[in-house]
Amino acid sequence: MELTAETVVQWPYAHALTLFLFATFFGLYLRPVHPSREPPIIKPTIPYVGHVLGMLLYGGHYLKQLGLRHRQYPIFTLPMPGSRMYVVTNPLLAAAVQRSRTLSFSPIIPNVTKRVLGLDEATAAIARWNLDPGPGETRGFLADIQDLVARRMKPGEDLTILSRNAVSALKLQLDKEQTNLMQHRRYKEIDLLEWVRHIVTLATASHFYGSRNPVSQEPELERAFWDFDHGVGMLLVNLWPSLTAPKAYRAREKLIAALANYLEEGYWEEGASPLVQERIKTALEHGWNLREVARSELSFLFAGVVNVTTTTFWILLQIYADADLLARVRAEIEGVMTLKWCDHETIRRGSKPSVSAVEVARSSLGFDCPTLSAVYRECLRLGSDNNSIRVVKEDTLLADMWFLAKGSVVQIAGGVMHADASLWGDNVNGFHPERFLQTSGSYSNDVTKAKQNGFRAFGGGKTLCPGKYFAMNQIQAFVIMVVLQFDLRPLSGDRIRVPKKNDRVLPVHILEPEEPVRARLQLRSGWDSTLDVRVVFGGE
Ligand code: HEM
Repeated sequence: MELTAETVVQWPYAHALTLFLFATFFGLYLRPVHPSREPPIIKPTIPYVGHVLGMLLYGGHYLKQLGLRHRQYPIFTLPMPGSRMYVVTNPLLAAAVQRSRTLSFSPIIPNVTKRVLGLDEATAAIARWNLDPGPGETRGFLADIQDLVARRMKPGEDLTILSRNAVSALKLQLDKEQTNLMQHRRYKEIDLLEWVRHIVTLATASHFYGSRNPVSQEPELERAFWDFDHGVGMLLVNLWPSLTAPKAYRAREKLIAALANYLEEGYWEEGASPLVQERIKTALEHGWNLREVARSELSFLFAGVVNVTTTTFWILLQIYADADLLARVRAEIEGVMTLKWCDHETIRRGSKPSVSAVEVARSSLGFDCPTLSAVYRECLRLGSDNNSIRVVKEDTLLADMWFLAKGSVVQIAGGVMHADASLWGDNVNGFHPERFLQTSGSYSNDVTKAKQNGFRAFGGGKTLCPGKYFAMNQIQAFVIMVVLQFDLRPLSGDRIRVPKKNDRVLPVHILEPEEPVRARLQLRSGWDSTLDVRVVFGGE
């Protein structure tokens, strides 16, 4: 993300205004509750509006610092104008929030998507219908679409095919990069985040929507996609968005027009992935029209691109910034890759037998590269300040202890848990992937229950990210293909520096760096660039 003044100011501004809007929208009026059972109240320094102002000025950083300062409380209450917000900072209590039937994210979704995507009222009404159906009850659109995405992306044959296609699309982009470097120049100066963005955006658009996808057809739509991303906060506020967030608004409408045209022309029926085709059919069955479906698909493209981009950026950066780590990751990959010899036909034509390709296979357990898996998880821990939101549908006694008033908002503060030294150790603020490795050097998925629940990069419970396994496959495969074939060198000095993450924004996705990282991309020295590097998906 280009960190323009506009970007930096917009997100926290959006955050605070959104809270105001949540309050008014849901009619959450402060009313007497059980003083003895209510989570401890943290009063703002400036009465009434202090917390809102804090978020206004400091974005996600405010809530995170508040949580870290009050670590003694597993949950606390923030009085807000016209409302109250409960902030959960304890992993086990977060698990209780996720299990509760009276705390739900669903009531928020139609209103958030209406604002961000610009859905018309009729479609929003469809989205609002039967949000949280009980067993045997008629299912609304949202329940159907969530089930569909979760089913298609869970480990199994569908996920294998999806991952294979996604990685082929990424490989195509990387092959172009490599050919370009081989033919024209030996290196090129890049902004690492921009470079990853370009590859992931084009690859994801093409494997989700096929070769006729509009983003690949019209290069300016790629820029529009990121303009939209940068303005999501202000679109969420939805106060005359064409005036208060003109760039994001225009970008969104441009993308919608192009996606609607793609849908109306029927290109999705030939080229889109089965998952996307089924999403579109489900929306149509629920009474959406194609222009509104285009809005829903923009949100799916968004979900598939932004976190993958930023996570891959941090992983590549951390690996290339540390020569020892780079050597270790490469050695691990090379230890599991298999060499593919040129085929008999080539030999018959007189060529000497030689290696023509290398393959790295993903087994049902993963890539068998423990350091890479540990780096992946550590980058997610450090990069994610994600807050999972729930609305209190009924007065609730959480974990038989804490009274939560109907109509309030609960936030599970992932950023606080990710920075909690009692979970991760005194070196919690640094990048130490070995925390995810056992002493034997093998990858340790998790050590304790609290730690497991305290890893919040993918949220949890009913809103757990359905793309979690797919993201892991894609990102690790992408990193494998890059580190085998490319070197990244600093433009000056002896190593690439890792900037801080910018946490003064609304943490809607993995946080971006405070400043751009420029580096020199070149073919890997000592590597045969004519080798075809393939990542193979066997089974999940
Ligand atoms: C490293 C990559 C990713 C990260 C860190 C990530 C993280 C998240 C988080 C934090 C949430 C909200 C969870 C909550 O509030 O409790 C979410 C939701 C979601 N993610 Fe991901 N995600 C990633 C990749 C993907 C990919 C590749 C897809 C594929 C399209 C995807 C699809 C979704 C969808 C559809 C939702 C909404 C789920 C719902 O509300 O039903 N994500 N993701």
